[in-house]
Formats: sequence, structure tokens, C-alpha cells
Amino acid sequence: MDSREGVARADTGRLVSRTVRLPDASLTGVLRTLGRPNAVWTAPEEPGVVGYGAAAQVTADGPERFEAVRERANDVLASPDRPADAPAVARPRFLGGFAFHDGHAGAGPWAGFPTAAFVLPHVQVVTGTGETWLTVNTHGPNADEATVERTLRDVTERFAPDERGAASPPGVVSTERTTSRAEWREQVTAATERIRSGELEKVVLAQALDVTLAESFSLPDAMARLGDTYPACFRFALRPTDGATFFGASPERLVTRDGDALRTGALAATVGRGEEPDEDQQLAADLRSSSKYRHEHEVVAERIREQLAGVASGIETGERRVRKLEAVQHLFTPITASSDAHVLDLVEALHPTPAVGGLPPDAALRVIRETETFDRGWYAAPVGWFDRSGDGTFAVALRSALADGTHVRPFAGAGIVADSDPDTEWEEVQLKYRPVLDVFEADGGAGDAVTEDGPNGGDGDA
Ligand SMILES: C=C(O[C@H]1C=CC=C(C(=O)O)[C@@H]1O)C(=O)O
Repeated sequence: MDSREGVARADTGRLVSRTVRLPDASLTGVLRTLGRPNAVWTAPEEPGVVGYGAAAQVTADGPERFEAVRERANDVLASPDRPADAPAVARPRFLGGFAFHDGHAGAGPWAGFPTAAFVLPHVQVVTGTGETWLTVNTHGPNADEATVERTLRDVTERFAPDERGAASPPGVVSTERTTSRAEWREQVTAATERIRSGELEKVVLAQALDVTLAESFSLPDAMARLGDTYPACFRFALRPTDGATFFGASPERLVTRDGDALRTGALAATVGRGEEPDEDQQLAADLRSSSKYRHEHEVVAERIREQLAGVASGIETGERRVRKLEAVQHLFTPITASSDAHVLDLVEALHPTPAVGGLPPDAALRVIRETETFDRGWYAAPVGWFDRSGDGTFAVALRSALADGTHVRPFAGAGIVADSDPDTEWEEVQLKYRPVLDVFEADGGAGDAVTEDGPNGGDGDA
């Protein structure tokens, strides 16, 4: 994909979209019958979306990447040829994501992942609302209804959803670390010294693993397992080019815009889960009462409100609570507001929150670049979808990994403040690898009783 030529302008192309209803199928059923997708998105209270091929792709580089994606995508979506009575849930959507840093190289394991890459799928299937819809999109100077109708017929004919659950996990052959425990101690100690010297207030440092699987990565199995264990998380898989797949089950909503309603929140500060209910409650109580955790969390909530101030009004902060996931519990504060800004403008205003960057942002990004010995790529960056009206949802790509054949690279990090202890942070990071590792390890947690409560749309608390 070329960053400037990915998309035909509106005056050189038109977008033709047609939708038909398919037999109802689960997300996994769709993945098993239609093969390897380019984009998968599923979020609480939203339909699952699976995208194959590209009616249009937009890519962009540098600090202007959010605006560039919005403008190029708007050109494509400007005046779709689409029947007025087509169901809203099946409308054409761009799916994709951004790199964490604007100077992203897209090299090494991240080859094939530009600084920003979004796809308007040629074949788009939405599921999970009790109905399954197929939308076929074509864009370009020669886009015509006959081609779209033909693809609709082809896909409908071969659509035979296979609703088998996940196969047994492939098993892990070996695991290597990008950052040894000794290196981590040094990194965290140096960061806390810089924080105490007043250079910055908080920084999120991360690391990665190189995992070799006994058998090749299976996306349907991975999504099925993550769906069982993390139903209230944002589950995604993105493959912008023919190479690796970036996937995960993130608990963190960066932002949703739905009409004028904006929804975000602060998710920061972490403890593990207890073996027994008493121990679990004690850990949650420690999380609530500790001044270290409260500070680590509050700086995030406060900064998000500041970040929103220029793009939203009526900012309201809900009650701070504990959000329990399979392996960890976090402090979470919901934040709502009103905004008529395009969701990509909101993403630009919010990324990176201090839950993945730090404070002040520039100093934190400098410390991250100077400290981390691996490439974050799209880890901890915005991934999600948007439509023609600027509605959309973006998650922060946490609890995520890059997968290619038998190689998987999971990422995890932790917020460092003045009194952070390197060993405690190390343990926390190991817990944050669990969602990805449990997908692959033979004795993993997938299929265990779901311990994640979440009626509140991915922001559910315990
Ligand atoms: C950076 C990660 O988590 C962030 C989100 C929630 C809690 C966090 C923490 O307690 O440090 C992190 O800020 C990660 O999962 O890799």
C-alpha cells in the first residue's frame, strides 16, 4: 500500500454497496466458512464485523495521519450508491488502526503494518445481533452493480457456517523475552529516578515475548477462545497486507462516538486476581485504597478530561470502580461527553492516554523511545472502525500480539510512577500476557468459567 495512492478520489471513483441477509452465524462460524480475513472487530454492545479484501485502502504517515485517513476515507464514502432501505448495521465501515509512534518504521516483525492503515472491505459480514448481513462494496471508476451482485451471489452460495468451538490449543514450544528481568529492573529503576528528579510524572514501559507454537496460528480458534474468556473486551484482528495478523482482547475503550454521544474512560492501575474470593476482595480493596494506585489512575483520568476539552463538551466523570478480568483487576473511571467531532479527531486528541504513554506526554514518549529495546508497532495504539458519519469505536490495542505462522509476539506494559517497585511491575506485566498466552498454552485458561463481569459494555466492573 502506498501512503498517497491508496485511494481513488471521489471524482475518479464511486462506491457501490449492496447488502443481503445470510443465515445467522457466530463470528467464529463466519471465520471458519469464509477463510482468512483482513479485519475482524467485535466489541461489547456492537455487532461483530469481519472484512475480506479491499474495496478501498487508506494509509498515512506522520503526525497528520489521523486527519489524512479521515480525508481520504471521506472521499471514498462521500456519496455511496446504496439502497436507502439497506440496514444501518450493515453500512460500509472502514476498519484498521495506527502505530503507537508517529515515526513508526513498519519494519522487522511490523513489516506490512504502515503508520496508519484502514480498509473498506470488499466483503463485509456483520454478526452478533441475532442477524447476519453480508455487504459487498466496490469502489473505483469502474465500480458497477453487476460485479457487486455477482460477489453477493458467490459468497451467499459458499456460506456454510461451521459452528465448531475452538480446537485444543496448539501448545508452546519455546518463549524468549525481549527484556530480561535484570534489564527490566534497570529500566524501571532509571525511570523512577527520572520521575523523582522531576523530569516526568509517569511513564508506561512495556516488553514483548517471542513465542514459538507447536502448530500454526489459527485465527478462528484464537477468536473463539478470546470470545469465551473475554466477552466484554474489544476483540480484534488486523492484517493490513498479506503478512502477519495483529490481534488481541483489549479491556480499554479509547473512545466511541455514536451520534453526539462520546464514551471513554480511564483504565489504569492493576493488581492480580486472588485464588479465593477473600483474597480477591482483599486485592481489590488494596487497589482502591493504595495512594500509589490511586495516583497512577487519577493522572490518567485527569489528563483524559484535559485531552477531551478541545473536542467535546459536557464532560462527565462517573464513579471510580474495580474492573475484574480473568488474570488482573484494574481501576476504571467511566467518562462521557458530547461531541460532533469525527471519531478520528477524538482518537487524535486522546492518543496516547497516560495509560499507555505517560505524563507529560512528550517527556514520556522520549523515555519510552530511549528505554524500550523492542518496537511497539501497533501495540498500545488505536484500533477500531468508523463510518461515513464519523461514528465509530476505537480500543487501545492492549493484551495483544503479532502472529505469523508458528511465531507469536505478545506485548505487555505497566505504568511506572515515583514509588513503583520493579519486581511488582514485572509480575504485573507477566499477568498481562495471559490473555494471549492462554490462547496457545495447552493448560491455558480459555474455556474456564468467565470471571469477567461486564453488563456495562466493555467497561463493566466487578
Ligand atoms: C499497558 C498496559 O496496560 C495499561 C492499561 C491498564 C492498566 C495499566 C497499568 O496498571 O499499568 C496500563 O496502564 C498493558 O496491558 O500492556
